[in-house]
Order: sequence, then structure tokens, then C-alpha cells
Amino acid sequence: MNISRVIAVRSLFTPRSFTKSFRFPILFPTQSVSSLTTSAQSTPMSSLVEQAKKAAAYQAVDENFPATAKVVGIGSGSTVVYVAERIGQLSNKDSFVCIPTGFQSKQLIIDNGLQLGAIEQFPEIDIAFDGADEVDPALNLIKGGGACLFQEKLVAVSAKKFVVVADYRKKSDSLGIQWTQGVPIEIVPNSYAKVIPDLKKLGAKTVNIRQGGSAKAGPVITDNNNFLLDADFGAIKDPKALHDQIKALVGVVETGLFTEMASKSYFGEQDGKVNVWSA
Ligand SMILES: O=C(CO)[C@H](O)[C@H](O)COP(=O)(O)O
Repeated sequence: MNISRVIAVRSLFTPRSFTKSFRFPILFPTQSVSSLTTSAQSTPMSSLVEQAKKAAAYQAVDENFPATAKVVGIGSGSTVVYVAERIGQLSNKDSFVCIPTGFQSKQLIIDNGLQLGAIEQFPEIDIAFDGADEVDPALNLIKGGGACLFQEKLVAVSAKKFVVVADYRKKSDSLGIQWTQGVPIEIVPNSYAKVIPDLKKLGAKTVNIRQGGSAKAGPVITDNNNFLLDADFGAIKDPKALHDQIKALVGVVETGLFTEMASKSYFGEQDGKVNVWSA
């Protein structure tokens, strides 16, 4: 979690007051999302992306958070930071619990003064928000860039409504997944020598065990103590069919292909606007 970024953004855009009523009894700050943006020409790419994430997240929360919500799913990644921030500004935040999708998500819930719950206690979630690595017009998603896909999927399928938040780089204009970095697949660690050739038989061009890089010698270990594979299948025309084939392999816990789950996707654009796609 990038705490320094949250603090930096907060100090730039400190909410003025909690005076605007939004679907009683929830109160949001008066600052509008569009006032957070600046001219695309004069703004560096990194802050344009950051502003896009924030705009998408704030609008998604403002337009979808149910006044009567009791259980809320909080996803993982850098865009959800702003979802948790916005939810943390609600005046009724003591009236619902938040279910995390991993370690980072748990910290976001705590840092924003929200009540932490466990999915074992609250298996029925009113609404869940999460990021995505790619979204197509049918709201097929690829997720798992942050290695949290299993708990993210558990929360998404347990939610009555699942809303995606992303910046403009995540949109795929044509149906199907174009993602070239490989489908993230969580596996039980000692199954990798069997699963990798199995994935190649299914058509994967390359399969890599995700590595910790400079932060850790050896593989990334997920929040569930598993390994992650990134399997490049090229452009994926039928994500559901591919998911079903991969999921049937012994050793596979879950895939990062999320189909028929999201009801809406909010994209922050470079010009400061937010594009909304619905299922
Ligand atoms: O699936 C995820 C983590 O497993 C993230 O939601 C996804 O990678 C998007 O992250 P970001 O909002 O940082 O772009």
C-alpha cells in the first residue's frame, strides 16, 4: 500500500466540509470530482493517471453506495485506495462493515477508520468495489496484477453488486481480453511442475512463476500462501471458456479471468471526465 501517496493526495485535495447530503443519511464532502482535475496538456502522465483513478473511484462510490449497506467489499490495488478514502468520508461509516480482499485491502479499511469484518462472518455482501487490469465492453475483466485475485473473486461473487474502478489505460475497445502480460493463475505451490505443462497444452505460449523481483528472491507468495503463474494465451476471445478449462486443472486455485460478475465499470479519463460502462 502506498501510504505516502494517500497522504500526498489528501494534502492536495483536503475535503472542505461534510455538508452535502447524499441519499440520507450518508453525507459526502462538497468537493466535486471534476474539480480535482487539471488540464491534460500541462499535467504529467503520472498525475493524470492518479487523478483519473481518483475521479473514477469517487464517482463510483457516490453513485452506487447504498444508503442501507451493511456489508461492503473493498478490493485491492492502487485505484481502490480512493474507494476506501471516499467510503471513509461517509458520515455513517459505523453502520456497515468492510470485507477485505487481502492484506493491502485490510490496511486500507483500517487506515480509513472503517469497520473490518471477515467474509466468514459476513458471506453476503451488499456491494463490492475493485480495480482491474483490463476491462472489455462486456465487462469481462482480467485481474490479479496485485496477486490478490482469489480473495477478490470470493468477494466479487459474494456481492449483490460488483463495481469496477479503473483509469483510461484499462479499457479494451473490442470484446475479449487483449492483455499480453499473461493470465494470472493462483496455484498450490507444489503443483507448478504439473500445471505449467498442462497450461501449455491448453495453448499458453509462455507460463512464468511470478517472482518477487528485487523485493524477494524467489516466487511471490499470495495472501493464501500460494504461487502465482502468469500464462500468456495471446488475445482471449472467450474468457469464460478459457477460465473453465484452466480451473479444471488439478492444482489451480483460481484464475484472474472475471466474467459475468461486474455490473458497472467506471473509467477515469485523461480529460478529467469519467466514462461508465454497464453490463
Ligand atoms: O487485481 C488486482 C490486484 O490483484 C487489482 O485490482 C488490479 O491489478 C488493478 O490494480 P490498480 O488499481 O493498481 O491498477
